[in-house]
Amino acid sequence: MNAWTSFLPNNYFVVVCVDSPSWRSGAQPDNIVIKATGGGAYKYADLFKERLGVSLEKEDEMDCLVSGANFLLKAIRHEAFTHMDGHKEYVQIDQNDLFPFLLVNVGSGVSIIKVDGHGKFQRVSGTNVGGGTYWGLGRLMTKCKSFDELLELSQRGDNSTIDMLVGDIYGGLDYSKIGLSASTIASSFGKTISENKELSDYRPEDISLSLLRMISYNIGQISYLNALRYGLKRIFFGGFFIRGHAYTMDTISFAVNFWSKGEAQAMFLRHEGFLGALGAFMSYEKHGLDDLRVHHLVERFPMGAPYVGGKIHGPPLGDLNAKISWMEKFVQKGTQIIAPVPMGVPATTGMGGFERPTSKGDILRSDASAALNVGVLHLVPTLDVFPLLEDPKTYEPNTIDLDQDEFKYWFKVLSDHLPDLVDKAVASEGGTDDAERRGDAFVHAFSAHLARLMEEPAAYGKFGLANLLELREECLREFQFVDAYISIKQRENEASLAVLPDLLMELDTMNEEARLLALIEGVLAANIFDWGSRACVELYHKGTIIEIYRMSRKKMQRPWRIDDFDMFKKRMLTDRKDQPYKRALLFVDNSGADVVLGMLPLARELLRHGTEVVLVANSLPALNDVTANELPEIIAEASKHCGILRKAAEAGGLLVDAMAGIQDDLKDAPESVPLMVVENGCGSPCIDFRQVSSELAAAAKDADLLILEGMGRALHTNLNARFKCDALKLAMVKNQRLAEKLFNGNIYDCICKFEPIS
Ligand SMILES: Nc1ncnc2c1ncn2[C@@H]1O[C@H](COP(=O)(O)OP(=O)(O)O)[C@@H](O)[C@H]1O
Ligand SMILES: CC(C)(COP(=O)(O)O)[C@@H](O)C(=O)NCCC(=O)O
Repeated sequence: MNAWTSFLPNNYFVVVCVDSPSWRSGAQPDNIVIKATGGGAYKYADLFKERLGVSLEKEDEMDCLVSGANFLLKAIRHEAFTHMDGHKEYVQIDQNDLFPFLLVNVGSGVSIIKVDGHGKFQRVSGTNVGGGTYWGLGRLMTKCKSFDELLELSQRGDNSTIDMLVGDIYGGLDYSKIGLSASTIASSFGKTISENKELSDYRPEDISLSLLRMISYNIGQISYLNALRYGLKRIFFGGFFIRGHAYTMDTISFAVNFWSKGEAQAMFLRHEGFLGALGAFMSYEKHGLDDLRVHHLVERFPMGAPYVGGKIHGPPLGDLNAKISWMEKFVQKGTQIIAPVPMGVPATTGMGGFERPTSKGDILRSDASAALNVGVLHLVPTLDVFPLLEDPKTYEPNTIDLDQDEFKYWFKVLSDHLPDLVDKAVASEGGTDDAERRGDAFVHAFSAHLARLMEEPAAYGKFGLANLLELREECLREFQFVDAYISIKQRENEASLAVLPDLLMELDTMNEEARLLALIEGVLAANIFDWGSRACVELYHKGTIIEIYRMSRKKMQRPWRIDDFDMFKKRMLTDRKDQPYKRALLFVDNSGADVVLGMLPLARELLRHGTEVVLVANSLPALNDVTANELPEIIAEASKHCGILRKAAEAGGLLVDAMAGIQDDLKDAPESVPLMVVENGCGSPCIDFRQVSSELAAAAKDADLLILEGMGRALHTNLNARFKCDALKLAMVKNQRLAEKLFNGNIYDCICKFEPIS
């Protein structure tokens, strides 16, 4: 079933549509079912019927809120976060330890719901002092025309001009006997009673801040008291009042922390405004989403959402042309979208000695910027958790944390790479006007994402470098660039295949030990062919592929920056020589020399030892990475010059009939262990082992050796990952900063990290 949620981030009226063919074809819709919840489901029912001929099917609001929250907490890895002193931290929720919790939905009013399970909940309390109170009183007192304006005012406010503080009562002193500091708010708006002033004598900024603190503290306090009443430690806050506003979240967190003396924790939801909409969506039967697992869902951030009047209307656009025009319009509105809201000046008062929530975010997420972080969840039932992960619960793919500083650096690296990348992408599509236009749209889309993340690095959940690199590939795909590096990949494959026979001959003259070393050196040296690395791309102007490969090999000097080669050699050639690995999974990286002169000869050596080899490659193109689709042809070419590869490829079902009989001399050779290819389920230079293809998961069952190759798969991700079988991580570090940060080393250092399980 095709369905989309109308992302009106407002529970007042939330709609979920089910896409019917007649709707899409533009014909008069008949019998369209729209699930709706909230007051608007009643208010606008007649209008929908009259104007669109659509009937609204009303769903209970509480049911929807709870099932929306449960869905988010179950399906989205980085949904819940804490927010204290301006610091946002995503919380890993253990599915088996989610219930019970308190759900506080702060809309116009506030509902406090104790959730015990799926469909099991009770509205235990609430308060009529909520978002509507803030907005209503604020509008009357400040004449603000919009909620956003009122909230923005608060960022420049000082509530000590309005609120009566403990210090105002006790001559500037703390009331320490009962633990109240001088800056605690004793009475919200209390100062105004003793001053002979009119409303117009107070700054609207101060009024807005006083109101915001009064209402947020009150909500925090009532929520905590209810948590206490039911012995709950976790409180999730949702509802459109929150609006991702740092100060609001800090204030609520402070109140919960203050009253619970640190025992209870306030958590917020990334999609806080969509609980009801999602719940209504979940109420459709036949979704088949009951067995939904987090690894089946991939969150993407497409750009082409129809954007009108500051709001997103409808699903992401499927039509490419409409999407590009949208992007062009988006660019015109770009400054409005990406301009950060000015920083607020610090206020002076607080509660319990708390000066003010020191929220550094200072960002009111505008409706416009929300357009950039409304993710679309794709259900991919063929994804699985990689079964050889030692502990999937604690596994974190990204090696480095993208804090603000780190993000700034990668922002620059990726922005600098954009002109070259878009040139290649446009050329790969024939350099037509259409390709140029799509190229522009791609650059704008990716730049807008980068700008949004620069403004708020946690906007899309916990985002690491792997996610950034993947987002770039996703943006290319969104504007239908199928394979930007296709011609480079083909050229490099041809050049490398031409020298492969000589390399194999040379390897065959060596003894086993020397050969194993030469093979590992070969993999590391050939990893230099990486079109994602700026330093490497500059090198390519200085020589032919083969010259660069030779130069890179010549420079190989041991010990490498991490050098476990001797340990690996011992395992292969001494300790358990009579017990070769049964099955090795080789995660290949780049096309050309990297796979042809590096990984294939290593695979051949393992086959020679009697180890089954599975080459694991990307499902979709990413930079110059080789894909699983491309590998059989490369192997077929290589097999023309190598009996071992040919026999193994035949055994693995990789060679088509045309190849049979090329080397008749091998006909009577003994049966070979198979060489196979599987796709990894990814289209990125990195790999997240929480979501791989089920084909790879199946192939991993009997594997006792993993070889991860390249910076993306072995350094940016998985450097610290532990597996249930032996793992060899091989990469050349092609970025100076990363080399320094991870290994105190230098660009072009090599890593050979062997991690046996015993
Ligand atoms: N752009 C906005 N316009 C109006 N209210 C907003 C806006 N952004 C956030 N709010 C807050 O959201 C509240 C409504 O939240 P919502 O979740 O839609 O609740 P309800 O369904 O109870 O009305 C408003 O009272 C206001 O405090
Ligand atoms: C995109 C990459 C991870 C690919 O590396 P590979 O996995 O091919 O070794 C790498 O090229 C990279 O991190 N590039 C950005 C850094 C730079 O240009 O210096």
